Amino acid sequence: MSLLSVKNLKIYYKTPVGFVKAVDGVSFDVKEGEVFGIAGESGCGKSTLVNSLILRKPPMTHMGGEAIFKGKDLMKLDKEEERKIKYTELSIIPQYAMNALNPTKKIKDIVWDLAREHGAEDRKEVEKLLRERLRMVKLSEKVADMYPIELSGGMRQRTTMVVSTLMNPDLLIADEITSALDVTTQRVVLELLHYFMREGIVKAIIFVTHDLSLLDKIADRVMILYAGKVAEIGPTEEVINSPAHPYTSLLIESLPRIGVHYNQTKLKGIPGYPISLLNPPAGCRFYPRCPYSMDVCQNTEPKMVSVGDNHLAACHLLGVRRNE
Ligand SMILES: Nc1ncnc2c1ncn2[C@@H]1O[C@H](COP(=O)(O)OP(=O)(O)OP(=O)(O)O)[C@@H](O)[C@H]1O
Repeated sequence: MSLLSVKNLKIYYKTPVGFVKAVDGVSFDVKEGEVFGIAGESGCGKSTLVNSLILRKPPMTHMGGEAIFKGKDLMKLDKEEERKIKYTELSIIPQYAMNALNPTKKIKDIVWDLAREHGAEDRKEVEKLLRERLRMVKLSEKVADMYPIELSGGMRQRTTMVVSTLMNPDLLIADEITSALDVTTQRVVLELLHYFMREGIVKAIIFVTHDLSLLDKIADRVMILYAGKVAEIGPTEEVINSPAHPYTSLLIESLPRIGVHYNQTKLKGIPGYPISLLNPPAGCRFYPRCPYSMDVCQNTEPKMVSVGDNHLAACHLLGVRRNE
């Protein structure tokens, strides 16, 4: 069952020189019980996409499309409805959340402010739950009495995760929450997300990262974004083992591998740079960097085509291969 269904969503930034088309006609859904991964290079629109679901503020502008969450269009919620569902039904751990906890308050006070705002009346109950959850994530319950500055980076990240999930949101969105962490702490964070799912604290997770190798470890399905558009979407294993879009292939090939010495074997990167989203090309947005580009790619936008079970990609090559 779909918990979130996004259709043709367009989120632009209004700037003095025009609209930055950061999310431009993106469609996907997130089902109960799954970890849905979103990947792509820096600037492809990952944060804009997830933030637009609940943290929309100017210059971010909704230009079209819908995002139906539990029967309601998130694009049409008023401020009061938005406030109500945040943390209780839909929670985002934003990028740099580790440093987002109010430094002047103890963790238990931060949590109480949040719970009270959402109708909690019994401070003792809220604190009891906080201490229970801190123990669950293998942190000392004394963390409740500490200030954020007293916690190490990894502890702060885990605490943020506890705070974001305290009210058992149906959907948890984690935006690049592992990028500033060492590999051991990264593993702890990934395990914690799985733990939240297993314990029924959250029903589904959207995990955003620029690092495809992390999605291989955690996501059931992945969506690859390129310059504000979906390049490919499908089951993680299939997308990683049999990528259909040239961009996905290059993204996978550019991942560093253990045991490979780059003074002998050159690290494969993606040629060129992402295009400007102020004036994107009319055709395929990957066209200027694609090693397989054809004339048709320049002016005609590729449609999403099925390349497997629940596996779709947007590339003119797929049409050519089919007709061969
Ligand atoms: N406030 C803003 N005003 C104008 N353009 C913006 C604004 N915020 C982001 N953008 C642009 O929107 C596009 C998408 O940015 P976004 O931060 O969503 O990408 P991202 O994939 O999350 O990248 P990163 O991983 O670096 O955060 C980029 O071209 C960015 O420059």
